[in-house]
Amino acid sequence: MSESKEFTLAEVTTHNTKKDLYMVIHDKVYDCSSFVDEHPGGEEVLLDVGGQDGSEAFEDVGHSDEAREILDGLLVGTVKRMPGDPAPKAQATSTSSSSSSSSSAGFGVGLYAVILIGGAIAYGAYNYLQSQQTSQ
Ligand code: HEM
Repeated sequence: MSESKEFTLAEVTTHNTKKDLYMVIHDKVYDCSSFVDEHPGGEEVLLDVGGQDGSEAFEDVGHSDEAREILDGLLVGTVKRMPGDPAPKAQATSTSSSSSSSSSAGFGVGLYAVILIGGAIAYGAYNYLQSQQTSQ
């Protein structure tokens, strides 16, 4: 079994039965067929993410280092991303949530700053013009 083999997501999707069960975790492809019966968390959860990206499900459980070692032994290849494929799950959630929240926060603060500074300048200019007029 070599890690150099590349699978498209479409290929991985076809391995979704108990006897032929692939799973994508962090862009690597694992053949879990031999492990389904041994999984301490039960076969159901593995079958649920069979042929799909199980990164989130795997990480949510907080698997031990031992579990990660078992995972290493099941490695069969890496994911070959094709144009139009969804982005890797774990990264997609972290980058999209952080970038969208930070950019919207940045925009909000920037907008307030522009309004406040613009208002202050307008107020100053108005006062200045008023004082010019009264002094003439
Ligand atoms: C091939 C991938 C996986 C491997 C090698 C694996 C391995 C393990 C191992 C060794 C344990 C025992 C506890 C530990 O050492 O952390 C465990 C527990 C567990 N796993 Fe997985 N797991 C995999 C995928 C998943 C997925 C996708 C789920 C989906 C939710 C899942 C859910 C669970 C749950 C709920 C437990 C806790 C069981 C309990 O404590 O009663 N596992 N897994």
